[in-house]
Amino acid sequence: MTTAQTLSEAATSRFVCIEEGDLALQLHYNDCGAGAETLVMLHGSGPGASGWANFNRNVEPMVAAGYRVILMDCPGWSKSDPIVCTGSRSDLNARALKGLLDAIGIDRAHLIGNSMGGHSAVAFALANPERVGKLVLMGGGTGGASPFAPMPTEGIKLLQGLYREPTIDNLKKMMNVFVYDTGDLTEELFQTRLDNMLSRRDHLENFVESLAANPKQFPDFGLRLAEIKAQTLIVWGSNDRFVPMDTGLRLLAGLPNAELHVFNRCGHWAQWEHADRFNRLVLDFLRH
Ligand SMILES: O=C(O)/C=C/C(=O)/C=C/C=C(\O)C(=O)O
Repeated sequence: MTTAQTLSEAATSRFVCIEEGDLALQLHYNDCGAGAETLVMLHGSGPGASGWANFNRNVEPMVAAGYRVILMDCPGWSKSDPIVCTGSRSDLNARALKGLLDAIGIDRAHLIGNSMGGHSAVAFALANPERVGKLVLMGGGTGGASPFAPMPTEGIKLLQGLYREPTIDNLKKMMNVFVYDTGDLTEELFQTRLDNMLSRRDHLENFVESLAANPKQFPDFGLRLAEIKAQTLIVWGSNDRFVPMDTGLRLLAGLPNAELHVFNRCGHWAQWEHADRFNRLVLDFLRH
């Protein structure tokens, strides 16, 4: 069997049941490769997002470097169970990740978080510091507002509008702001993303309901960043129109053991837009 076959979404697709309060939640995740060290990749909050959709350009190089890679679909996304979040979604995702790691017997992992995934990785590190190796935060992490850009940003407004009216035109409007170079956005990618979205209208409706119940789904961790001792690589796109790069500077100032890498000509999806360079950057960071 070729690497591509063993590393397909279908071949690595797994489910686990966790407890969230009095809820029994089924989580979907992809379990890729094998190794002494585990990398968990946490996706962003866009409609139709999933671990695989966010990180499919990053899995193979990490597996080839000898890591076990876990892509968790957060509650409320993709093939994981639906949920309405009236509190902190960052902390909900962090509890779900703890439940997943406990269920599959992983004591400690490096975390790679994209946007909401970055906020969730910080929440997990604050609640479970002993279980975190290194942190990679892309386009997210503080959960807080930009002190400079009008909030909500144009990208977040398009994202929320897409949840309310999930059409191909609204998806294209969001994705065209999402990345810097739209040349890679193929009709196939749009269609796959639209199919993912429309296959789980419960997730779309629940996200809108969650926002109505608590517009601040991602609390600002700015005042607690000093508690995080994990070595952290912060990665941002200079042209990020969803979560502005200046919030990355807040992370750099607040985290005691962090460094920042900015990709020029890059939007909100650094790990996808500059995948090869991103993968080399992360592998070098993890090794040293
Ligand atoms: O509002 C925030 O702070 C976070 C926004 C996101 O997490 C947006 C991310 C979107 C994706 O990753 C996507 O694939 O649509």
